[in-house]
Amino acid sequence: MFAFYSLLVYIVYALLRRGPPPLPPPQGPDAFSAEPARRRKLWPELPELDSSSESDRDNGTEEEEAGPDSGFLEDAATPLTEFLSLKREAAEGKLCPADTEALGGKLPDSPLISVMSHLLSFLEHYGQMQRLQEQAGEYRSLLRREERRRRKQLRMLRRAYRQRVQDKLSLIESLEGVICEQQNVMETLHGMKPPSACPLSPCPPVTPVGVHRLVESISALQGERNKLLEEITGLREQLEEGEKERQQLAGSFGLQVQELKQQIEEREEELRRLRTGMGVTDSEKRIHNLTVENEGLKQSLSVTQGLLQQLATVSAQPSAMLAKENEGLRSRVQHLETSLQQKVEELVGLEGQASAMQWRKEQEVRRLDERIQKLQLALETQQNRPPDVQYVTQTVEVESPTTLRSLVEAEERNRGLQEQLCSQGERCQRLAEQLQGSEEVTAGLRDKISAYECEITKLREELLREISHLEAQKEEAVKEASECSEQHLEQLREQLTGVQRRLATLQPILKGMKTSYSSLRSQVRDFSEFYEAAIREARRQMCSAASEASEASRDLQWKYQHEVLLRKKYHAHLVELKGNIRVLCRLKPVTEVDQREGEVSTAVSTEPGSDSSLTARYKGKERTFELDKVFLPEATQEEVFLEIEPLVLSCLDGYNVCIFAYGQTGSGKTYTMEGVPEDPGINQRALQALYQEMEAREGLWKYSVSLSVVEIYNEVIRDLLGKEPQEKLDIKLNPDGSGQLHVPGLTSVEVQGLREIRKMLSLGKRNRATYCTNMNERSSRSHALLTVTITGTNCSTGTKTSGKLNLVDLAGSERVWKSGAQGERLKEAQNINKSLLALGEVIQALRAKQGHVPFRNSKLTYLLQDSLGKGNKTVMMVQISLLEKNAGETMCSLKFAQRVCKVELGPASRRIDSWGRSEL
Ligand SMILES: Nc1ncnc2c1ncn2[C@@H]1O[C@H](COP(=O)(O)OP(=O)(O)OP(=O)(O)O)[C@@H](O)[C@H]1O
Repeated sequence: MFAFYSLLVYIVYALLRRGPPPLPPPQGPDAFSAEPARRRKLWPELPELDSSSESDRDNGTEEEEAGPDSGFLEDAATPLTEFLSLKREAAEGKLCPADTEALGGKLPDSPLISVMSHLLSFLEHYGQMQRLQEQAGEYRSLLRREERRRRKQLRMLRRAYRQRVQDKLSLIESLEGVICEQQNVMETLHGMKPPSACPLSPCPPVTPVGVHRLVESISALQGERNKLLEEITGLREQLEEGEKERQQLAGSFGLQVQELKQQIEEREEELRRLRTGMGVTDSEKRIHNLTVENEGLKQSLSVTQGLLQQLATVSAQPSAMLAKENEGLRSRVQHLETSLQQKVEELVGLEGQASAMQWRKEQEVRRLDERIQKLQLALETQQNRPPDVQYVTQTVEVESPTTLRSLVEAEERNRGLQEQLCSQGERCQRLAEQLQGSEEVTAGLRDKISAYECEITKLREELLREISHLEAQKEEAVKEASECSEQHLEQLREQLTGVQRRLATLQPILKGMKTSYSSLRSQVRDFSEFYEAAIREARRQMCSAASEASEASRDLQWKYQHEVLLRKKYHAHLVELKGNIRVLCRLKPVTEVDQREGEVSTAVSTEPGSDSSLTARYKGKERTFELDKVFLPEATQEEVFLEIEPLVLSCLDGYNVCIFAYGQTGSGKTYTMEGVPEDPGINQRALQALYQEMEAREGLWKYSVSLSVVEIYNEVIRDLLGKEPQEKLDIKLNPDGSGQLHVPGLTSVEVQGLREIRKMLSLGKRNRATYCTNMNERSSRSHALLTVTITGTNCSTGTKTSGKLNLVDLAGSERVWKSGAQGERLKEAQNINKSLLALGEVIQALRAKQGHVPFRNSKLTYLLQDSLGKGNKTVMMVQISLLEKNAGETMCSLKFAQRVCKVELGPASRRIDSWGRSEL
């Protein structure tokens, strides 16, 4: 399994290292061969393309032209293929157990094989693409070479043709010259014109035979000339043909190039898709390709449909035009008919008017006639009455005056009647005149009517003519339109059949595509199911592997714990054998401040092979010191802590441990014990390690941790965690009768976690007295004592342990004259030195195994009595400076360290209750 993953990682790394392949060089037509199988599926009607690509392959170009990239891919793929085949064989049980073991013991999971198979197929595809690109480049260059060769040939041919034409033309010219000369001679012979000088040849003798010969020669020359001309025409035709051929070739080349370009673009597109779709599976890519082709086909289908629609509209167009024309004609005819109707109506109106007038006139004439007749009758009647009048007159003459009067009256009446008659006659005359006038009007009207009628007839004829003309036009138009539409329809039908044929050819492709698409879809669906199943299986296997691993890890954990306990036991033995007081020395590096001040010369050197000895030089004398461990200036805080970690952790087992940093002021004591926020020192790391160990022992032991921080400043104990840090505290014997010391009123905080501890430590640091001296700009002017008391209870046995860890950052020893201390600072320095002296004395006494150890000489030694005495573990971290200017202090510190080194505290002892048993 490991080998498998390594291989996979190698391939991925190799791919990433190589980056994306360079863009393909100009490609040739062999891009067709990139995916022959797919093309064969999609374009079965193009077998020649496939065959060409096949022939290319047969020629062995594929094998020969494998470039560096494909070689690299093959390099990458070959072991993978071998590995997979081996795995498969192993899975089928063909492989011997040794081989199976060589493969990593376990057989790979099926999803992994499938994933690798996909990767393989991708690699194969990738390699194939590379090869195809190279082949394309090759083919393209071949094509270019061929084109150049053909052009050259063509140029040469053209030149040769031109040369030949030139020759022939010059020959014709010369022949023409000869002909012209002969003609001149002939003309001269015939006496048409005097012989003209011919520069080409002298005139032949003028005889009839000569003339005949000349004529013959002229005709022969003319025949030759004609032949030459024919030849020239042939040559010209050849030239034209050659030109045509060239153009055709150029056109075909252009087409080929165009086609190739298209193919190249297609290939590039495909390549791009391949490149971008590195993570996409082959089936998805195929689906994508098919979808794109499907889209193209759909588009062509829609185009065809559009064409069909267009055809339908085009076929509908002539009939629409005809209908339109028809409509126009119809409206025109209607217009003419309405105008005719109007005219007819007008005519009828006029006729009506005329007849009405005539009737009226006739009526009037009739009335007048009647009146005239009446009047004539009346006149006649009057004229027929004279005898009466005469009678009356006679009677008047005879009879009386009355009768006379009546006669007169009758005469008057007669006169009146005559007048009336006259007037009637006049009137009659007038009426006759009127009648005549009206008869004239009537005649005029009649003329008008007849004119109207003529006009109407004319209009009617015109209309009929026009209608017939229009109908003829209409027929013609209809005929024309039908012919045109038929032609159009024919064309459209042809197009339609073409389209249908194309559709028919496309249909199986589309069908095939659809089936392949659906099969691909189902494959993809199946693949996703298969993939999910594979993932499920892989998860299940992972879970089982994880559970196996967790069981194994539990086992390992148990073993580890056991080992740790053993290691601790042996370490404790070792420490006991070594002695329970250990002296470590840390060299402070030359700081930037020192460099700025120009203090770079050192007085301390270490031996390359040894990590426990160093040599100090002072006043020309060198002295070598042997200590438990020397930390070089470049040693890290972690390295320092790792050295004392076991001692620290032994507190949990009930040991009292004291770690104190000793050294001149500014030598790095506080740095080593407290550290800096970004790189904490022993204090924080010790507490962290204790908590980690407590967590690891959870369930076995129960621990409680309490913390107190004191400072001894000017021989006064101060509680740095108390509410009143300035309050003086004292050291007393514990009233519980255990004989141990205790500080009444000292704040001991039971802490639950590291965060609380950090808070307490920062509070203590804030409350600690520090001032600036010549030696250190933030010098600790007191001894700081961090005491961690850990009481533990064994959950199964009930054994109780109590361990104490004292982490002491001593105040810096200093030479008063050098530090420039005065007043309060001087007093501080004196107290510091006094307490350090007391510490020296205590160690001296311990070393001398004196019965009395002067612990009470200083508050520091008194307070550390529990941790410095017999049966305790002590670590002194001596801090020294490398610089020559501090060589005196360095020598003092090292001498003190050497003294401590010789102290024997005896075997360390655990603080366990009376019923407890040792656990180690
Ligand atoms: N190993 C070291 N690596 C880097 N810097 C250090 C190292 N040791 C000490 N220093 C730097 O030297 C300076 C003095 O160190 P520090 O205050 O720890 O000295 P000190 O011995 O505690 O002095 P004092 O006794 O006066 O308190 C500090 O700025 C500290 O960061």
